[in-house]
Amino acid sequence: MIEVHDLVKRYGATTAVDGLSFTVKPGRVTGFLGPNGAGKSTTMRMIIGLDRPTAGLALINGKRYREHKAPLCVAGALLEARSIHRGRSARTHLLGLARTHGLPDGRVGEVLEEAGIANVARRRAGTFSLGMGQRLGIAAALLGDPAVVILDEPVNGLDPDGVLWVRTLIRELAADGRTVLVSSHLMSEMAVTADHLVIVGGGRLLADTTVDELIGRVAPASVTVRTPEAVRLRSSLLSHGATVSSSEAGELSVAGLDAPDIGALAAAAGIVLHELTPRRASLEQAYMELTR
Ligand SMILES: Nc1ncnc2c1ncn2[C@@H]1O[C@H](COP(=O)(O)OP(=O)(O)OP(=O)(O)O)[C@@H](O)[C@H]1O
Repeated sequence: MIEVHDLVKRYGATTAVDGLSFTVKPGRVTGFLGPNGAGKSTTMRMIIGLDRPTAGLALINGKRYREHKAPLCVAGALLEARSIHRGRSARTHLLGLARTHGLPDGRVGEVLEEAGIANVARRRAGTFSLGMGQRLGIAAALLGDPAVVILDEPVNGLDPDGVLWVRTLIRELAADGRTVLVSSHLMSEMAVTADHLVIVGGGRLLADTTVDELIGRVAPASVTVRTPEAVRLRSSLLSHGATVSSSEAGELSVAGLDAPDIGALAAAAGIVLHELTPRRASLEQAYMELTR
């Protein structure tokens, strides 16, 4: 579990993180979203002990990252702009990490395999593409088999195979009962991978909620109905408490009743329907609305 309490980070006159509090629970994927400069990377860096908070506290399983005896085995992180020695091979880089953390050398082969870079393990990391570098960063994050995994923009630079791999990996890590915090700019990616969302803007918390709740909150679900008897159906729907609007003849947009209820009402009144389509805002629309 990750707990962030009243976290503040100032860089001179810039307040990157401004009193942020949230909890990331195990067993689910928490998406960390926000516009550029919202403070996501800074928050992740403070959680993993790479930046010192100006005020407040970030705890992993009840302790600061650095207070853990074997931090790499408690939390693994992929953060932007990783410092990998460009002249070292992927294997040497991971071996160095493993040995300084008392992990067996054999673990390196396992994570190289898991990250799909075993075939390039002896190549210098400096020659890696952005996507291969991401895979190496994720391999390093998984090295200590940590219960908490923090990934900053993991699909950045990955090809479609890589995106699918990260998506599956993230879901599996959560299904294993791990705590997973993932930042991304790609709403479509978050919509399919995240269970829970923490959304920040200007260093402050904008929402701490589920994907479904956020979409419902920002843009309530509606149902599009087409019928040759729009006037009759409209009055029947209104008398059952629905909100009805119409943008063209024969088409109604209905809120407050779901599609099965509308279908049953129409059937009871002997009204023919040509279309009955539930509509839901996309996560992207909900996010744009929230961060406007
Ligand atoms: N080392 C630093 N020195 C000065 N300002 C910084 C530093 N790191 C971050 N900032 C500033 O803090 C703010 C938050 O940056 P941060 O990188 O945490 O945002 P982000 O949400 O991760 O953005 P992005 O999605 O673009 O990566 C920005 O205004 C950024 O310019």
